[in-house]
Amino acid sequence: MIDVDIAIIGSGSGNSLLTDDLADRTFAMIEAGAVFGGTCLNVGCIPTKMFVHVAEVATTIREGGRLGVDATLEQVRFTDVRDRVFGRIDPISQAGEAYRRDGDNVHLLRGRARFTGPRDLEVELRDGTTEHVRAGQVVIATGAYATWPEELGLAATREGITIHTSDTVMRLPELPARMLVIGGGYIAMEMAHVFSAFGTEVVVSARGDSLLRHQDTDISEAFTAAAREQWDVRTGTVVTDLRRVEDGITATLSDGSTVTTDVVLAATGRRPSTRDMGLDLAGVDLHDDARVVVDQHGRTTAEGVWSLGDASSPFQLKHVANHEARVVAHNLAHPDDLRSYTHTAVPAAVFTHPQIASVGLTEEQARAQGIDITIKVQQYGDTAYGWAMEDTTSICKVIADRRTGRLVGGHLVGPQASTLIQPLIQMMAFDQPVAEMVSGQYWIHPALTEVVENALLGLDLNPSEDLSESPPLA
Ligand SMILES: Cc1cc2nc3c(=O)[nH]c(=O)nc-3n(C[C@H](O)[C@H](O)[C@H](O)COP(=O)(O)OP(=O)(O)OC[C@H]3O[C@@H](n4cnc5c(N)ncnc54)[C@H](O)[C@@H]3O)c2cc1C
Ligand SMILES: NC(=O)c1ccc[n+]([C@@H]2O[C@H](COP(=O)([O-])OP(=O)(O)OC[C@H]3O[C@@H](n4cnc5c(N)ncnc54)[C@H](O)[C@@H]3O)[C@@H](O)[C@H]2O)c1
Repeated sequence: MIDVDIAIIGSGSGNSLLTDDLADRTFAMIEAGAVFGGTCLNVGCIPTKMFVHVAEVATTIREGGRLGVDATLEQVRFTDVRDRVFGRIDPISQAGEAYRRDGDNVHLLRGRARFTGPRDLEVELRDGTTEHVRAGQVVIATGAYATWPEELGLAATREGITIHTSDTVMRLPELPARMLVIGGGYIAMEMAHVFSAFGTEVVVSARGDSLLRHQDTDISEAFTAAAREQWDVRTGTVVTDLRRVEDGITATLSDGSTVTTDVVLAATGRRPSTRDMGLDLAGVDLHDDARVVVDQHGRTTAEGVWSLGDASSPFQLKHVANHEARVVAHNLAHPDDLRSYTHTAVPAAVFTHPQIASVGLTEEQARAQGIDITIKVQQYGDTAYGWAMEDTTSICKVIADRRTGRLVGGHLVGPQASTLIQPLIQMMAFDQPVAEMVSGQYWIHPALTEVVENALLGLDLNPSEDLSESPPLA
């Protein structure tokens, strides 16, 4: 039996809970996975964006001719890219694990934890033995795992077909000639972009009528149109059957069409890793979607048990998990001065071609809330740098509350969207009036940020909300 002050289940964002503030506590760090450090580092944000960057380079070469730069892409050396990416990531994961293993105040346990009672844990270690942990406080930071439709799993099992997920697809032994991507969300789109840019023939089967359909409709429609130019996109379909054939795998889709492919990638959502954890024995309640119920301070329904990140958050995003980890780290150290999770103005980006970024409400959500909105859709191509890029499809859409003069949503589809959106996030986070943001500072000419400036200038705001205290630049 190991007796500690704090047990942390999950070494992703949970690994950052060991702050200087808590240097006098003893910890158990429990990690079930084959690798240490969680999703973002090993199979999520970091490797995907290392692949995305290569995809951007390849795409730039392919598209240069449009601007008068003729270049030919010979090949993307997939195995070299893969080995470079994981040759950098794997040592970081291993060093992180070694650091914890050597830590004075930490017991590192490599195995799967489950509750046997309030703050009592049983850990089935990877070497087949079992360890027990009793902790003053427990943090559930177990993240989420990739899921696929049950029917798909049954069909694949029957035929002995491997269904890849984002956990495995980046380590394929070679670049596949053909890939079927199932899903129309974040992971499906980023992977379709990467593999297609690398030279794989990509077919996308998406259930909805458009791709990334949780985005604002204008954004989703613009992206879907751009995606159709790059891949064979079959919207309104689900895969009903998978069969092994002589030259690969044939998938039958619900519209009756078929796709013969080499690799099947399912990207149909990630479910919080909260199953089989004995949470009922600890008194930890779950939402219907398997997320741990937490209050604004990260406390679960069980005394002394906390949760953060994908296990409990409504946002499966690393910047949110990081924020929640900082809040819980503070709260563990300062029980009389609790901080709260802030889930306002949570932005997200999809690293595709074109890129997408969004913050706040979509137009549909703003209308449903009865807000008196003003909207401006600014074409990149109508600003100087967008013109230089000969851009004809990219947009920045801003939505503001006419009455308060505040932004309620911002959405971009186009180059550098994930960077350009930051002033919009800032404005919402600090509750700055649009008028102050747009007129109270310089915007560099002719930078691409003029897309955002011009979008904001195009809003039809109530004049009484104009700046009074800090006058705009003349
Ligand atoms: C392909 C992909 C790309 C992504 N790209 C982005 C991006 O660009 N930007 C972004 O913001 N977000 C991105 N995300 C999401 C982001 O990775 C997650 O939101 C974030 O990593 C969640 O962190 P976490 O600490 O909650 O969970 P994790 O990092 O998943 O950590 C949980 C850990 O708990 C362990 N565990 C689970 N159950 C147990 C148990 N019972 N006992 C012991 N250990 C257990 C797991 O093995 C895991 O290591 C991406 C995700 C994926 C899959
Ligand atoms: N750039 C980023 O920030 C980034 C990148 C990757 C992942 N993520 C995070 O990881 C999460 C998980 O990613 P994801 O792409 O797996 O999930 P997602 O929720 O973004 O997309 C899931 C897709 O699968 C489809 N789907 C669900 N069930 C289905 C079924 N039974 N049959 C057919 N299609 C089905 C949905 O319609 C949707 O298109 C994201 O929501 C996001 O929060 C973020």
